[in-house]
Amino acid sequence: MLYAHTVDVVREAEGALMARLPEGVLMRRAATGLATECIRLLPAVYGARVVLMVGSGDNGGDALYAGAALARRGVAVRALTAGSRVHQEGAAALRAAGGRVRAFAGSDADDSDLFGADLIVDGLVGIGGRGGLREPHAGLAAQAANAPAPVVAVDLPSGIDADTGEVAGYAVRADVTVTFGTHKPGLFVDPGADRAGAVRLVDIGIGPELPGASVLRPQPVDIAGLLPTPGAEADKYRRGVLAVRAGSDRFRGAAVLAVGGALRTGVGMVRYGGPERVVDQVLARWPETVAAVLDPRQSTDLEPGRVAAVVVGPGRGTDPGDADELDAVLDSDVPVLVDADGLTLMSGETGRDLADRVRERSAPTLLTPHAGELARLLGDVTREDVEVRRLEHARRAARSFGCAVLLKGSTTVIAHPDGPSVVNPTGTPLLASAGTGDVLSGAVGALLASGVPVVEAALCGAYLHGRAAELVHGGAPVSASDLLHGLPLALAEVRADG
Ligand SMILES: NC(=O)C1=CN([C@@H]2O[C@H](COP(=O)(O)OP(=O)(O)OC[C@H]3O[C@@H](n4cnc5c(N)ncnc54)[C@H](O)[C@@H]3O)[C@@H](O)[C@H]2O)[C@@H](O)CC1
Ligand SMILES: [K+]
Repeated sequence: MLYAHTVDVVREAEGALMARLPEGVLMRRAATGLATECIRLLPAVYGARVVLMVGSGDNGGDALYAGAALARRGVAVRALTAGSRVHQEGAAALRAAGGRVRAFAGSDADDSDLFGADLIVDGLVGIGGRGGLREPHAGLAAQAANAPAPVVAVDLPSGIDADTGEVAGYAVRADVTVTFGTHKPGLFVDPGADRAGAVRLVDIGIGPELPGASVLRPQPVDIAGLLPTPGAEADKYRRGVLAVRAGSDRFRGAAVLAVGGALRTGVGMVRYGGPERVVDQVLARWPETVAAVLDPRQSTDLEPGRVAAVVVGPGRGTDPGDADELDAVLDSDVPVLVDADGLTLMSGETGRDLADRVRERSAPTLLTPHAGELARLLGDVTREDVEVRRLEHARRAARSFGCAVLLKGSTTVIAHPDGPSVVNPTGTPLLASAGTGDVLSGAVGALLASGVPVVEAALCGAYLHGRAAELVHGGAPVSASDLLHGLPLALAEVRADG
């Protein structure tokens, strides 16, 4: 599991450690780690040309000390400073080691040092950065982006918000980010994560000072440890029965995809209930389903003991009868996943009663909105607000509805009123196509029915779903049906890694 901590927490931990150590020790540790990573990226060390982009704070200081270490190894190091101040001791150390320091001349002409560099180090701003990059920082960063050399970001790419991943203006796009002490949440969540490239963590000794993480990012081995493994005693009931209340005469495919997502993730039995034509279609594709024609207002297959979890909403409709069905499902005492039309029913004035129903539940509930649905659920923000500050809005919804929330999109995040948020590392932009959410709801529903706790089920389902998309066509476009072929590949890979 990878851990991330917010800026306030990092500063407190660093302060506690610094109080016990001689001045400058932490920065030297950071700079040594940074220099080591730079050396790994250089084709040859002696005679290589490295350009440092240096802002006025300690982030620039890290870059300057790392530059000094590189210069001592025979690298030609040039520092271009932006802003009114520069870290004096760092600049002196670089000069003493044979490097050069000068102010960035401005964007009017191409800087020949930048264009001739083998490696560019971004030390403009780190955790002290606020908002998009100002001038002359933005101009310098833009020139670096046009230069051919790879870019290494110091602590985080300058211009991304360390806590949220928000990019409010111009931001550096790094090939590698060398971060210190702990990851920053903005390195895990888009749009920031997309700017960070490969992230390397350098230990500077603050670990013992850090409290529990604010954000977690699981690794394959973590997923393997969370997935249920049916024992020798397993039978279909003990493995879990999932009820799927998805699809309608208008959207029959949603039922087929949700049932498929569940079956391909693994569950004892899927009970499908819906209109006759949908039942026929589900049975034609998945004959192993126990399917029954069901009036949405009846909830007879939710009697205690008959199902272990319910998925409700994908393609189901938003008529009053569908609201009654959702109400009845929320009345059950098993884990419930609400998606798509179920979320629409919960939104706005008319959805208040259903939202209260969610709040009153004692069994776990998971809402799986995309950004637009989450904006409607919250009521006072736009889809764009949600997209740029995904963690914050997922957490807000989790607190507001008192349940788990899985926010789909460029980075899938999972929030719960208690405990850290989780960020899913897998997936591809190609997943943004019709029906993929239906597959996800079935996959997560299967895990809920198998007895996996709600946050873990959401996380494992999202992980497998994202990995299925990556594996199935090796980067070619993926349809929702293709994901059903990818899920077994993803499961096999996770089990092999674990
Ligand atoms: N605090 C510590 O103990 C350690 C800090 N370290 C480094 O120090 C960094 C934090 O240093 P600072 O607190 O000095 O802050 P930064 O160096 O991250 O940024 C602060 C400076 O950037 C300017 N600035 C802020 N937003 C800007 C924007 N949008 N455009 C242009 N300029 C902007 C500020 O005016 C200020 O001069 C960390 O990210 C890390 O790289 C490391 O050396 C490890 C130890
Ligand atoms: K930086």
